This record gives sequence, structure tokens and C-alpha cells, in this order.
Amino acid sequence: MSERLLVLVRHGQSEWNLKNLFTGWKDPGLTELGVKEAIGAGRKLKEQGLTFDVAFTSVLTRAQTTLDLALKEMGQTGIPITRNLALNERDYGDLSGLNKDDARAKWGEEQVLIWRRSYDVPPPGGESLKDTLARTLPYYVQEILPCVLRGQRTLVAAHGNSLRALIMVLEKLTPDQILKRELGTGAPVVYRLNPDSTVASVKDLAG
Ligand SMILES: O=C(O)[C@H](O)COP(=O)(O)O
Repeated sequence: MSERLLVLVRHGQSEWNLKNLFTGWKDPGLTELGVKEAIGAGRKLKEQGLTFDVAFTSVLTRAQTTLDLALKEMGQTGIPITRNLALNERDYGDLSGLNKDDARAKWGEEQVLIWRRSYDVPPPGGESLKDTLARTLPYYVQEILPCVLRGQRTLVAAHGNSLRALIMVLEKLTPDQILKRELGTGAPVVYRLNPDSTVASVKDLAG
């Protein structure tokens, strides 16, 4: 029986995570810590005895580098990698490049939390989680899920909010529950799916 393995991993710390800037579709690289976290993700997956047949990532450097470093750590650099902007971070619109504390000072704690974590309120000029889901979910259903269901062990390296969107569907979270769901940098979440594509088990390798 095939194991229907799906692992989601958020990229390691980026230069803009470190500077506390809204990033979205901007394309900073990983920090030194981010590189360590990416290698650490590979090490955690290796320790679980996991190997992969295919991988998916976004068109942004921080996710691609994280994937490359994790695969290298696992000795798995030869597997096919598909890059698609459907997996990109949520577009933060006019907030992109602004400091998150400055934004809180300007618009208030509550408004910024709503922009960052609510389901359907977009930041000015950007995408809500619902908008993000509207592009990540079709890609997941059409491109990623078929690989998992045919037994290809699948690794997805992407972003806080593109992955939260997928996690909302996988874990059947309500808009209220997704508000509180955070994803650590470089922390893999390991899913095993049932034949009907529902989740059989989930294991968070954070920490
Ligand atoms: O795009 C960003 O700024 C981060 O990658 C995710 O930010 P958030 O935690 O504010 O959604």
C-alpha cells in the first residue's frame, strides 16, 4: 500500500523576516539563521526516515533555497521540482516593505492582526487568505494531490500564508481557527492522507 505522504514546510527566516518587514511577493533571500533552519528541516525529515519522489515550491527565492538546502541535507537533490507562483506568499499589497511594528503604530494592533490573520479581509491592495486560497487550492487539487494519491512522496516548500491556506482545507479549520494557526520557519508538517484525500494523520515537526 502506498503511504500517501505530504510534507509542508515554510521557508527558513528571510532577510525581511529578520527586519520585521511585510514581505509578500517581494523576494529577499534567507538569513544565516534561515539557512540553518532549512538544513534543520532536512535533518528533521531525515530523522523521521522520510524520503521524497517529487517536490513543489513557489517562484520566490526564500522557498526555493529552503527546498534545495533541505533536499541536499537529505541527499535527495535529484528529485523533480516544480515551481509555481500559485504557491507564492500572500501578496501583502501596499503593506509590502513596511515594518510590522510601524504598521501597528499607524493602524492599531487589531487592524494589523485582521490583515495578517483574518480569513477574508485583504490588506490594502493585497490578498486576503481567502484570495490566497483561491489560487493555492486549485493548484493543490490539480497538481500536488494527484502525486500524493498515486503514492509519490511529496514535499512542498512554500510560505506562511500560502501554506496556512492549504492547512485550513487539509485540517478543516474554520475562519476562526485559522486566525490562531501559526507556522514556524523551517518547521515541517507531515501529513498522511486517506485514499479519499482526507487527512489520516498529521505530525508537526516544529521545535
Ligand atoms: O510576507 C510576510 O511578511 C511573511 O512571510 C508572513 O507574514 P505574516 O506572518 O505577517 O503573515
